Order: sequence, then structure tokens, then C-alpha cells
Amino acid sequence: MYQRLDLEVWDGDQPIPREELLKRVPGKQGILCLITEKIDSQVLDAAGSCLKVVSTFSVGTDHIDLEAVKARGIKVGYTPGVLTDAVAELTLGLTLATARRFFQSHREILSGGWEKSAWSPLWMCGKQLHGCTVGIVGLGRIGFALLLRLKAFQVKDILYTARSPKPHGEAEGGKEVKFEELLQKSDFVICTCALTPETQGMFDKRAFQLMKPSAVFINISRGGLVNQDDLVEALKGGEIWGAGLDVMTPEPLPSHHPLLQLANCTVIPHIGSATEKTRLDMARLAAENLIAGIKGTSMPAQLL
Ligand SMILES: O=CC(=O)O
Repeated sequence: MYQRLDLEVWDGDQPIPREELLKRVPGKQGILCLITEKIDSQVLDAAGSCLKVVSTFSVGTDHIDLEAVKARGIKVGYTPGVLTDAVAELTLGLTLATARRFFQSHREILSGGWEKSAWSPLWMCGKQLHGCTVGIVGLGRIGFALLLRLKAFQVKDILYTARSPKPHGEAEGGKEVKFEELLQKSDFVICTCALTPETQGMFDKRAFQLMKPSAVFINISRGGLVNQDDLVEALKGGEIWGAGLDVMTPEPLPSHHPLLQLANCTVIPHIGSATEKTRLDMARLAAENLIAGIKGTSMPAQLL
């Protein structure tokens, strides 16, 4: 039995402006949003009592006020699973790009630095994964997919933190430790955990001071996990060796931002899940969640 759904689509190049969103949501039964839209009480109230579902085109849901949604009995769909492999691959790529100074090396070619130094034994030296200890903060789907990939690099140890027991992490050779121990022992600290009120700002001055001065810090999760001023200081002061960021605050990062002035910081523009296949799979899943939420049938990926 077919049911007709009327769609109102924002197809601007930029995210929908807040005012426009507030103007368009009244009376809608479902909202399909991106991470660029803050879905809070104001939006939910503007939508009104017809609203049955918020379907986000993302695995992260920190842009949605989940308490406010829950209080109104509205369902939430998201896109876990379909992006795990793309993000795990990107994480590995960013780790290598940071540790082996890909972008810095490229800039050296463009600026004539290579012609000056030629091939020389210590020029552009970085860090290698082989034989190292890697710490994964948050062994969710993406953290675990990363763990599996890291094994192929023959790292020495893989440590991880997790909110609940992760026997599959141990079974694949990882070791669960406390956050502080992970920071102290890891040559690479890779953050893959969700942004929640508990994890907000967890990478602060104290965390960077606990890390080895030779440590590489990677964040592919959310910028809000990091106290960015503390990170800039840690990179400038040599408290850690380098950082690779796919996420930061704010996004987009202004082109004059201090993080972009640091030779030991590799920054890419939140492209973790950006492969053609993955973005299509996310689109399909978000649409299926939306339709199921409106029809009241079971959603393929329901968070609430
Ligand atoms: O950051 C992207 C996502 O949460 O899917």
C-alpha cells in the first residue's frame, strides 16, 4: 500500500540558514537533517506536534538535543554501520599523513625547500606505526574497525578505552586500559569516541601533558572533545609531537586559524565518511529511517 509523502527540500549549496529552517519546519511529520543543523527545542517547538521523526544523515548525534526529542516522544534515526569502513580508512590515512608529514612535505616542494635540502638523512623524518603502541579512545564500531586495520601494520600494542566491556577488542589482541594509562603509554592516541557531555573537552592541558612528547594525536570524532587552545599550546610547546585533525571547532575552520599555522598539525575538512559509496549508503539509510519513522514501521537504524 503506497502512501504519498510530500517533500520540501533545501537544495542550496550552503547549509540551510537557521531562520529558513524555523520557517519551513512547522507542520512537518519528519525532518531529515545534516550535522550542520542544530535540532533543539526551538526547532522542535516550531515543527509542532505533527513531528514524528528526526532522521540525521550522520552517525554522530551531538547536533540533536536528545533529551528534548525524547521528552516529545519523537523518534531519531541515524546512519551507523554504513560509514564505518570509510571512516576507519580515513583515520588510518590521516594518521600516516600526520606521522609521515605528507602535507608539510608537499608544501616543501611547492616552496622550493626540496631543492635546497635535496635528499638528506634526517629531512622530513617522522614516526612509524610498526612496533609502536597505539591507543584508541572509544572502541565503538569505528574504533574496532581501526583496531583490525592497525594489526596489519604490526604495531606492538593496541590499547583502548571503552564505556562498556568490549570482549571483541581483547579477542583481536587489544587491551582495555584507563584513559590516563592510555595517554601515558601510547605513541599514537587516536580519538574515535562520541561527543557527549561526559567527553566534552576531555583532551585538555592535563591530557596533553600526560602524553609522551613524541606522541601523535589524531581526532576524527568531534572537535568538541578537544580543548583547542590547550592543543595549540601543546603543539607549540612540544608537549606532543604532532596532531592530525579531521574535526575541529568551529567548522568550517577559518583559513587564518592558529591550527593552520603549525607545521606539526595536519588538518583536513571533516571528510571521514566522504566516499561516493558511503555517502550514497548514508543517504539511503537516512531516507529509509525517515519514511519508517513517519509510517510508524520499524526503522532500520533507530537511536531513540
Ligand atoms: O561526522 C559525521 C557523522 O557523524 O556521520
